[in-house]
Amino acid sequence: MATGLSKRKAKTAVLGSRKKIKAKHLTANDLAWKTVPTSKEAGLTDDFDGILELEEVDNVEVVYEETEGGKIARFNVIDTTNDAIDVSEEGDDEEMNDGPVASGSSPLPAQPSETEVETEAQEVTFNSKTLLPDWHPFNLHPQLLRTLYSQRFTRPTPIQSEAIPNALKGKDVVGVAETGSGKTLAYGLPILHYLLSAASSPPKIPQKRMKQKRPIRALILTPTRELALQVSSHLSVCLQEVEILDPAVKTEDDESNPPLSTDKAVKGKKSQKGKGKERQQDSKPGQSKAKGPPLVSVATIVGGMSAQKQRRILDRGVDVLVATPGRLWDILQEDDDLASQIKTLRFLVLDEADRMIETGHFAELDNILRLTMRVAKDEVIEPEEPEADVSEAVQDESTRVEPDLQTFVFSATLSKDLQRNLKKRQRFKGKKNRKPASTLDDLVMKLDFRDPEPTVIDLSPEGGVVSTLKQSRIDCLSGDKDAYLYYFLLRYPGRSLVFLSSIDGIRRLMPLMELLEINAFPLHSQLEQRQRLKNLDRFKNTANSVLLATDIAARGLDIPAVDHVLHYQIPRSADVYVHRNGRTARAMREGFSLLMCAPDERRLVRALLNSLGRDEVEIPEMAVELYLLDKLKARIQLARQIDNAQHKIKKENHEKHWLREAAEAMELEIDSDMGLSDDDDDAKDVPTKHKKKTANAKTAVLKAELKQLLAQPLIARGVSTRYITSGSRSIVDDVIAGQYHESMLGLKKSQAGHDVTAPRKKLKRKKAKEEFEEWNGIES
Ligand SMILES: Nc1ncnc2c1ncn2[C@@H]1O[C@H](COP(=O)(O)OP(=O)(O)OP(=O)(O)O)[C@@H](O)[C@H]1O
Repeated sequence: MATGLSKRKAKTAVLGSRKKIKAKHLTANDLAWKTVPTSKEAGLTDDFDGILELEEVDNVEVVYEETEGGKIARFNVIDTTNDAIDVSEEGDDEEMNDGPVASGSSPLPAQPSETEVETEAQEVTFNSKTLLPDWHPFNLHPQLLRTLYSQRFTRPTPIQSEAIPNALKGKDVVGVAETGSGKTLAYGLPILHYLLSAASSPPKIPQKRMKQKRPIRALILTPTRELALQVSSHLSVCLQEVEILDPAVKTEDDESNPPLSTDKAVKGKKSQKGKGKERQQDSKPGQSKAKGPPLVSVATIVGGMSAQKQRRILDRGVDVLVATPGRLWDILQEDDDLASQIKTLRFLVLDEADRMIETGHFAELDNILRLTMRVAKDEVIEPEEPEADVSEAVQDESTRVEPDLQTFVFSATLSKDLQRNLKKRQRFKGKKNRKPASTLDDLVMKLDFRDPEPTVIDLSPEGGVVSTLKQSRIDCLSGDKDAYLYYFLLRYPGRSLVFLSSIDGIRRLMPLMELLEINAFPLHSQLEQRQRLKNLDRFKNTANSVLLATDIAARGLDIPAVDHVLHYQIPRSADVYVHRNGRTARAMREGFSLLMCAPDERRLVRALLNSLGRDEVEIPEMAVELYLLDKLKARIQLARQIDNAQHKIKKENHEKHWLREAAEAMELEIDSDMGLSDDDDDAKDVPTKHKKKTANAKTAVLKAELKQLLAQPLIARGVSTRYITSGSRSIVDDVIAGQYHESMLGLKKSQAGHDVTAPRKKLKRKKAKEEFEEWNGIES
């Protein structure tokens, strides 16, 4: 097959090999056609020989491709501007698309146009000095630079600027930075740089050993499944289109970025110069792009998905494993080989570390961390619990010398305790049998920081609040929260993430939302994993939608363009508040959050804000049109009635069904006084056909009533429905300007952040507390 690039190669030679060229594939209609001015010059007669117009186009090469449907022409536009990218003169065909395969799927945020990514990443080597001057000093692997460029990540975020150089130097890093600030790449890029460099450099091990399964080099632990899948996707995107560049083709970046491939290289002790020759010897031209195992592979191990499949993926060998502690520990207990691999990790990452030490996660995390420890046995504090069931062979090897382990700990809300204790750690370590004071201390002890003092980077903003986030609150009765929520969702369409502390709360709200025709999806731990991901995906892909979620969605999830975060129930701690808020206002976008506060929650809100160094009165109140709110209450009331009626019928049916099954299982004869027959009209306590019919009819009437209410426009007080120019609120100007609110007549379209009252003045200045405070908040 004649590919575009093979032809382009020839053309590149004509233009001169150092000429910078960027090639784009366009359709004929998208080309920059110019009209040819005179027909005479074109050799045409006055009537154009029946041709209406002649057009021409520059710098385009036509490439013919054989397809199943016949030969088709492709147009490659060549950009010869100075800042364009070099076209690689080496391998070129479609196999270059076969970048590393990331095992596991994930709800990924929309990536930039694939065509652009392909065109730019697939065929280029890279001049980062010109194109990414802010990234250039990091000397990252060219593949990573290409990805950063194609994703338009033109400069590192502050946490990336600080963490990456330290990590590349081989330091352990503890990073604290606001939500949505790019922490994943802050630890991910150094790991990928190391692995890509190692994969691109010539093998030092004999061919026979190369065929062996690759051991896990990096383990990334996250507290939730969704976050694990997201991290995995994020890293996989960086690995797409990996190619081993032919060392004969020198480009600026390849020359300035000799691969730092081994532990020694990371420490900067050994240069890789001269390795290009060796590389050339063992790969024929074009062979480097042959399909085969990915250069660097990423896999995800999370609960709720087939453990067998995950085991198979592990058996094939992976470089980066992203996992939740629970499932990983389940597999580890039965897999000594995997346990050995964990013992020889090169990188260990705890993402959202503070969350993982909370109840329900800690035991497994603790067991896994124990496997990663490489200190002498007498330095390890004896665990209080009996040893977990891992094979003795693995447990007893704690003193053997392994390659250096680098540890990265990241979160938006890492307790100051943890940071302080990192410094005290050495003292702890020396004292045998000394019990750690807290779970955090315990975690610190278990982490095998190589540095006596790991690099601690704390960029968390004051009060944990991202500068682009507008916070607000509504004080209302518990019973009115549904109405306020409904009001908000109608008043401010967009993508709203509503947090509840309990699954029951979500189960109660979901049918109400459906009846009120709000596009809502649930997300909580009792849903099947497949359903969780599906709902998350639907929420991501629906511009005007609502996600009703528990705090499993509070951390780390990077959902593009969440407009609003609503705290329907008050978060149980200040860090949860910070993380929930962090689902909006990400990557410097604007965001809005609303605390819905009932009278009995005020104390909690005060404590919560106080622990963030803020005063309750500083959070401005949300303006609400009470007149419209009252109208919405009527809809809510009706929706509740319908839901109750439906629920009652469902419950009775369920009980009846269960009784019948139980009777059948015990081989009891079902007689009429058991009331289990649908034909049994005399039964007192069970719904008969007749009863059912009546109940259904009543529900249908209520539903029709609600439908009618929903169809009626909501009209603000003072608006004349007859004449749009009269009434105390004239809406004519808004209508002309296209600013009228579509479902609330008489209100202007506006953003939630613009409808908050000015914050009241602080009563007295409170000093910001240093630590996040936790208390037992509402759970039900
Ligand atoms: N250098 C960059 N420039 C622009 N955007 C970036 C950059 N690095 C990362 N991003 C994007 O910023 C978003 C947030 O990144 P990420 O999810 O890593 O944030 P985070 O700090 O881990 O947030 P959280 O604390 O909520 O987990 C992602 O969509 C990511 O692709």
